[in-house]
Amino acid sequence: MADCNSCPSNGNCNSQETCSIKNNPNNKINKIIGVMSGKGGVGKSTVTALIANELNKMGYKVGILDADITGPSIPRLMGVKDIKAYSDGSNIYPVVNSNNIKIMSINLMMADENEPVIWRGPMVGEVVKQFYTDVLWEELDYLLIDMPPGTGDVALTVMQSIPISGVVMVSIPQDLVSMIVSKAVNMAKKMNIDVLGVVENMSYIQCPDCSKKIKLFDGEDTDKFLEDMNLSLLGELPMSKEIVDITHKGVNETSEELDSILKGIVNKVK
Ligand SMILES: Nc1ncnc2c1ncn2[C@@H]1O[C@H](COP(=O)(O)OP(=O)(O)OP(=O)(O)O)[C@@H](O)[C@H]1O
Repeated sequence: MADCNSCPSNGNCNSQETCSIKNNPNNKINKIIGVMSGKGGVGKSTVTALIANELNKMGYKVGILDADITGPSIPRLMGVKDIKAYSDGSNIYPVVNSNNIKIMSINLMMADENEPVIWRGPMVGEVVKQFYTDVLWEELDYLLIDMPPGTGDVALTVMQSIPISGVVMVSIPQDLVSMIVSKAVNMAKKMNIDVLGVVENMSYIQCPDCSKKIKLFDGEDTDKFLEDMNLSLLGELPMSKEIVDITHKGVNETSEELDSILKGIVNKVK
């Protein structure tokens, strides 16, 4: 039976009759945003971490659910090391990072983060569902979901069992990637999930001497891709050493330039 009162989509969906989403009555989550890409390695997790950090800087209460079970990178990106999530048998307590962002990831439950998760799709899907229903997120303005890569089984389970109000698509300016990202866009649309827009990652590099922006990929025109898919551009992120360093040090202070791009993105999705 659907519990509409504790659902972030309450009042915004038309599926009360058929809904099978189980909400945790101890959690009060205002909005759930998925970050998707379709194609692996384009910077989905990095963008999730950057958006979460920016929302947090704006004063919102933020959580990140790492649904990328086989390639979990959120704890590192959020600067979490040597702290584990724990369960008291009824609730799972997320890890809270130094900026007060709540994080749940399979790596926070593994004794050794280098151990692979060798599970079949349905089991991975169950764990992601548990990260939504059993984790004590309490009160959040935004829960960001680092979606599983691709448009397969687990992505489908997430979309069917968590009341996501919209997804941010991450892409890079390359024909092959935009073709695959189009599949993810179409999947979200078929699932009646709003596509909030596209973040073009690795859009350019900037010359440190003359500040000229250099496009690395000779891909199809981004404007054409956006027009064909009827999507809006949320922002363009550079390929930069600052973003590379986040992978090692975790996201925290961002340069004025990166901060202004992120503010632009966040103001369009929040
Ligand atoms: N704008 C950027 N500039 C430089 N490096 C970047 C940028 N965005 C991402 N990267 C690097 O690219 C790699 C992949 O990024 P990330 O893990 O965020 O991608 P992903 O799409 O989540 O991957 P996966 O398919 O594993 O889920 C990382 O090493 C990250 O540091």
